[in-house]
Amino acid sequence: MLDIKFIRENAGAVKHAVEVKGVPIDIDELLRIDRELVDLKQRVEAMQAERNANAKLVPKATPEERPTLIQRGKDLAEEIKALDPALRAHEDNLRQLLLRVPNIPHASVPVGKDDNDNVELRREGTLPAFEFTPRDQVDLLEGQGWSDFERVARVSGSRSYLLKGEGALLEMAVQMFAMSFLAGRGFTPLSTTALVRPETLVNSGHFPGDEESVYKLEGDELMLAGTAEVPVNSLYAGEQLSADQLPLAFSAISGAFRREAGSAGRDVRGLIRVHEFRKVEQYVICRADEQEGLKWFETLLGNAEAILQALELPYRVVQNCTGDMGAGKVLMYDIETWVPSEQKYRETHSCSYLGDWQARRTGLRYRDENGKLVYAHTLNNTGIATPRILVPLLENHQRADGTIHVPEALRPYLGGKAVLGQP
Ligand SMILES: Nc1ncnc2c1ncn2[C@@H]1O[C@H](COS(=O)(=O)NC(=O)[C@@H](N)CO)[C@@H](O)[C@H]1O
Repeated sequence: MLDIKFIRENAGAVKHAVEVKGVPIDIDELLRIDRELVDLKQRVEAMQAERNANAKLVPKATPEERPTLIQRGKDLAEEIKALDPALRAHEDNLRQLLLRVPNIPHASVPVGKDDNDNVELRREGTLPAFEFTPRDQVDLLEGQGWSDFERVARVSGSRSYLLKGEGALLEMAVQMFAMSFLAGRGFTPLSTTALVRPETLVNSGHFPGDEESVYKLEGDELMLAGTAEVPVNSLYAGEQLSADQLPLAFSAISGAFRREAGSAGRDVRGLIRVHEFRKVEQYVICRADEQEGLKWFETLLGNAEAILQALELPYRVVQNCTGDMGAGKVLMYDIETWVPSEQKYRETHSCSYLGDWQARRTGLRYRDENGKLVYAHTLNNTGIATPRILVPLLENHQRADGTIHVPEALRPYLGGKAVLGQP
């Protein structure tokens, strides 16, 4: 959410953001409602001032004048009360619109419509060259008896998964490695729930807009978040932090639940796109300073790249264009990891800087050095998300006999094994 004063003074820049991000909102309509609300508030304030002035006259008035003055006071009170519904309606209407206003993209963001217009920044790592016909994720898993897609589909329907044996241990090893790695870089480990109150999804910016993606629990004031970003973003909602408490840097592991409503037919096989997965989320709350925000952006990106390098996986970094970055982002890079069976890079991480857009809607403020209350800046990036990352991990590290090479970094979590599976 942007500051209404900023929108009034920078309507052109906001309209440009609306256009290049393809957000369906009419800024002129928003400003009209804003002006009407300001006028209404001024009328009410003038009437209240008149009522206060009138009330002061009563004790000094003569017995003849008093009834008229008292009646005037009552009439004014009625008129003020009569304006209340319009005041409330305008305030609600304005807030609903403000929640939809997109953030201003960073100057470096390429203008584009969708992910086809994202810009590749660089590639890291060497693509595997197999002397044998490589298997895909499902063949590798089933070959080792590490999955049972049919059985779990009977229990949970499509886009479900179940890992068995060393397959299950590998998933947990990857999670533990990421959590330990980030703790080693000073991020406070959190293990959190995905059960959240609906307002936390408004705070994070997922609502309004992403309602279709979220599981709602019938009869409960709770929903299932698709990322730990949601609960962690609201941990300090409404509080006033002090400047010396910042930056807060968390690595939060949680379940993540997504309806994938818009993905019918895509990635229906295997581990790429499932309804429930587990993610280690990097989340930062820092001072309201763009240089500091951009530094943290590089830090979060660097952490994810270091994790992928430790997993010995080839990947590329792409900058998201304006049409593929979402309303709240100032800057966003995706990391895409090489999937041999598809001969293409697939998104495994998403790194975002949101300025104070998320903090404003969350009520996330701190008292700066001058004692002024300001909204913080927030950032997030995937640390690792399983089971999706297992797809490139298994496929890139497969050996001719269907066993899997274990990267050094994971061996401490797998009993020191250098190879997983039976030939
Ligand atoms: N349906 C899904 N199944 C498996 N993994 C998924 C699914 N949706 C997303 N992911 C994984 O979660 C990562 C982050 O998801 S994201 O929506 O792009 N971004 C976020 O959630 C941010 N909070 C950063 O993590 C993706 O890059 C992908 O690796």
